[in-house]
Amino acid sequence: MKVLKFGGTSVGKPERMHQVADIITSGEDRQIVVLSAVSGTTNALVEIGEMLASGNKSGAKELSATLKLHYQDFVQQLYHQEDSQSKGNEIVNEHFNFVQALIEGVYSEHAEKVLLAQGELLSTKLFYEYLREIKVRAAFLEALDFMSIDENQEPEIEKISKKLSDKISEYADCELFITQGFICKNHRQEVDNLKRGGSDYTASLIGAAIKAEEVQIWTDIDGMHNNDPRIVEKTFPIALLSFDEAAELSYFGAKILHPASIWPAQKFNVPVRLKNTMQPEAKGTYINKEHTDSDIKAIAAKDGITAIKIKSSRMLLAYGFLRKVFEIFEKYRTPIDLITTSEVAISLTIDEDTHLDQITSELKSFGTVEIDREQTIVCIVGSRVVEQRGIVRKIFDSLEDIPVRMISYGGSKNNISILIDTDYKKQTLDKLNTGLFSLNLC
Ligand SMILES: Nc1ncnc2c1ncn2[C@@H]1O[C@H](COP(=O)(O)OP(=O)(O)O)[C@@H](O)[C@H]1O
Ligand SMILES: N[C@@H](CC(=O)OP(=O)(O)O)C(=O)O
Repeated sequence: MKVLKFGGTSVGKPERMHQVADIITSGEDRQIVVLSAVSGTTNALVEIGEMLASGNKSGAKELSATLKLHYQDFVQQLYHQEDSQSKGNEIVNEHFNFVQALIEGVYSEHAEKVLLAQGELLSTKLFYEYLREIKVRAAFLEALDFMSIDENQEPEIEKISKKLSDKISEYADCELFITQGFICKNHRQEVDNLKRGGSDYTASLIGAAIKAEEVQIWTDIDGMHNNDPRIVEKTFPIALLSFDEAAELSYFGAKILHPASIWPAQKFNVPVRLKNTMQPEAKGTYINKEHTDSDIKAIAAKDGITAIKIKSSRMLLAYGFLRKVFEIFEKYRTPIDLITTSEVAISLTIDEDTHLDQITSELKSFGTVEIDREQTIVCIVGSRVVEQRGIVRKIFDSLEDIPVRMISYGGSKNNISILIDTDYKKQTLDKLNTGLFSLNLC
């Protein structure tokens, strides 16, 4: 069994949904197809939610009406037969009546989650109806019946595995299953989600739960590129990555993959393939456990980073100091990304600054605390990249006059990270692209 996930851009237009149908019907394997919401939908639903949270019901109604018009148009172009079009319109009406009821009701955190779930419910139902129109046999699986997270928002793989296997066995003679990405139930049995971009995570969790032969992530680009193609002009796809390399790249900003989407596949040794829906013949990227060549594979960048420097003469020759500092971050459930220390100072970074004020005020009991916001982590990834001779010189030669705030070397064998001010991000990515990949770029 293979798991194929199609992202928002891959189902973002009626003709793209037709392409998705072509792709899934050309394979010979049994498949679970995971769909995201039509591109732009989740953003619009988030906006409607924000309007409701600030009491702007009329704005929310207006945006919901615009979105509904978009879907009515979508339905017109998706189907060729009248009965499918009227079924499609029924689906659209059902979900937008529901959104309307949420707008009229009392807004809450729970209502927000239910609102955000409408995107994936709409896309999968509309697509399933299209399959029915073109006479492709498939079974519709409700993700809310099997995908669950616990009180710590962690997926319950064993439960997911049991429930999903039971569901699939009800359709012994069916080769194709359609389900929603992103959405799940939480420990209170309420509708919840796996955070933005979470459909990749759904696919990987399903892959792990059913021990799939392969998970395929279909998107709008021909695989993981060596650098961020939204920022750098000349980038190229990477044919092979190890799980570790892919995990580092996704965690540090390669948007093509949700940061959590690698670990379930890695844990259950399910290879992941990244493919382009618009160019299915392109090779894409294959991610598996094999250690690939020791070489620099790619660069990724993560914005929204805050750097914290704690300077304290009490650190000098003291032990237990770092523990006390870490306890403060633990208390406020704030993960630390990079860290460097000297005898009298610690610099570290966080990307979750909800509790920054409390953390800062507690850290002040140790010494002076300096905060720098709007920082970016740039991460250079490759199997055993740190073991390459001359790598650090190459990096710093490429960066010339870019002020580097921190460097993390040796924490992981596969990753060298630097911290820069976000204003220097484009320059840094461009310079590293020419400095580290000049041979591949000609
Ligand atoms: N290193 C990278 N390699 C490939 N794509 C990347 C990389 N970094 C960022 N991206 C962006 O990720 C996008 C695909 O991810 P996403 O928009 O989430 O797709 P989908 O809608 O299919 O879920 C690409 O269009 C590309 O702009
Ligand atoms: N629709 C959700 C989940 C998702 O994964 O979307 P995409 O595959 O388009 O990144 C979101 O926008 O966050």
